Amino acid sequence: MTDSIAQQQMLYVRDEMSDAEIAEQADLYGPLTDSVRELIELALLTEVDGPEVRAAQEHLESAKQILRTRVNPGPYGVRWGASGQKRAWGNAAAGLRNAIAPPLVFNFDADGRAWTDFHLGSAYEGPAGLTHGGIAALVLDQALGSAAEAGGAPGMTGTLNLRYLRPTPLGALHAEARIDRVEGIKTIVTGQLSGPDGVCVEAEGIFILPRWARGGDSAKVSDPV
Ligand SMILES: CCCCC/C=C\C/C=C\C/C=C\C/C=C\CCCC(=O)SCCNC(=O)CCNC(=O)[C@H](O)C(C)(C)COP(=O)(O)OP(=O)(O)OC[C@H]1O[C@@H](n2cnc3c(N)ncnc32)[C@H](O)[C@@H]1OP(=O)(O)O
Repeated sequence: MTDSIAQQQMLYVRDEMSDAEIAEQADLYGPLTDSVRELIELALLTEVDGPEVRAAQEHLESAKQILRTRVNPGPYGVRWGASGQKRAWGNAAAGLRNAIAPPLVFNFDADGRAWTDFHLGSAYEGPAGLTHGGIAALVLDQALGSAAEAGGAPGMTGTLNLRYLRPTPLGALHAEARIDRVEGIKTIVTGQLSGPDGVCVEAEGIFILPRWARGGDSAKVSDPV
């Protein structure tokens, strides 16, 4: 096994945290993340005068000084508590502690559909007034990957094909995905990203269970989902 694969595996951790401790952490860090997310939008759109900008920045420097007194060297990784509750809190699309995540919160239907209603603000702009195409890809990668995982056939994105049908607005959006078929260690998933006028982006992905997680290769975490 190469060092980089060993490093990946080490970031999948069972830390035995109780559900109550997890809820306490979510209550503590969730509002901090929301506040930073709002700050990103304010930094982009504020039109206050120079002295106010500089005063606000000084406050931010003080906040940073408090937070940096004890810091996990990172990245956050994926952690499971004692009951098996998963925390992918660093995830760029859905992480509870990641302020750059929209964040996406998924629902799962009994028929295998994963879906999310979410909002993209001005920080996700690509073409003027529209969602950046890379952000649409981020959302769909996460939606398709989540459907694969929820269907018991998780994997790393091997291939992701996208067809941008119409411009994706900013604002209220919907994404959904479902498993099309499972072929051994490969899960083929399809999905869409939609705005108020209909489907904007269609996606098909192949998700592949990496070699190290297939068993027989000393997978560190044996019961991840
Ligand atoms: C124990 C912990 C759980 C482990 C679960 C692991 C991952 C799950 C991760 C997340 C799931 C959770 C939630 C989902 C959330 C988010 C989704 C976003 C996920 C990502 O953001 S993820 C980052 C981007 N992603 C990468 O960074 C991948 C880099 N890459 C690799 O890590 C390898 O490249 C890999 C693993 C893809 C394949 O490597 P490998 O060694 O396992 O492949 P191998 O040679 O054995 O081939 C086996 C069969 O797959 C075919 N095949 C190979 N490569 C293919 C490809 N690219 N496309 C289509 N088919 C392919 C072959 O043709 C053969 O097919 P056949 O058997 O039919 O001949």
